[in-house]
Amino acid sequence: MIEVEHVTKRYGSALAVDDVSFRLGAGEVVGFLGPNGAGKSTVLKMISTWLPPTSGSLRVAGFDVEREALEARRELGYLPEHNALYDTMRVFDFLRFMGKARGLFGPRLAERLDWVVASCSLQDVLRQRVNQCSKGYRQRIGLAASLIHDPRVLLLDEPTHGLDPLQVVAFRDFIHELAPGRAILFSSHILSEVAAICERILVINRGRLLADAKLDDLRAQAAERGIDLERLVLEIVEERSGGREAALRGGARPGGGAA
Ligand SMILES: Nc1ncnc2c1ncn2[C@@H]1O[C@H](COP(=O)(O)OP(=O)(O)OP(=O)(O)O)[C@@H](O)[C@H]1O
Repeated sequence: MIEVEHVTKRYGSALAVDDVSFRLGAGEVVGFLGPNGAGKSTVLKMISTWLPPTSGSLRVAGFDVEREALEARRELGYLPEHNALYDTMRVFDFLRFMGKARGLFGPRLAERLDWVVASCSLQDVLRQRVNQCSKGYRQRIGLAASLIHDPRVLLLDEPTHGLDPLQVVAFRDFIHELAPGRAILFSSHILSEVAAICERILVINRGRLLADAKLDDLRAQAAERGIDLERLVLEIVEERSGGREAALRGGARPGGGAA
């Protein structure tokens, strides 16, 4: 459902993403883990067709994101890190607008609106203006908008940002409900959050994919060595980033120089 092949992205002379490849199939929920500036949002923006890669190729549900962007977008739901909502619209009007923008109308639009409102627990704020809603609600409104057309591929950039602990638990349950038949990739810089939701993680640092592993395998490795999961992942990042200093420095390498 998501195919990323040898993708590189430069912003001017800065190398933000460096030869990254991975695939996600239907039914997979995968955590995209990395520190600030690691390149997570840049990869998600490229998959979502927002940003062209400098080199490499990306496909969504079989469609090339550059040559078949419209077809790819139909299959995609994307919750950006700073989700831009129409602040002065009422929540229900905003969701209806997003549904229409996705080509929905009549009974199908009504059915999808009912579903996202119930699934994202938005009943209490439907008549409020978006800018009157709390951060947690705004995040849920963004999620509802990204799901309105029932996409098979879901990209969520730091989706739990702004949610309180109860909402985080509800979000986890919701992602599990959504998973069958979909590929879901969500970014975070918190391992425990990713570990609670996913079976597989991709670890990125300084634009490079350092690990693509099943969490059960990582847990088994950690247990074998008598260390916890956080320590193991930190060691992988340090070892593959060229030492602790380089790992902690994070971010892209200016000019794309060697790590
Ligand atoms: N529009 C841009 N122009 C120039 N550099 C950029 C731009 N967007 C991102 N970068 C740089 O590319 C690198 C990767 O950024 P990106 O936002 O993809 O990281 P991230 O892992 O999503 O970080 P965060 O968790 O802080 O959002 C960083 O060094 C960042 O400063």
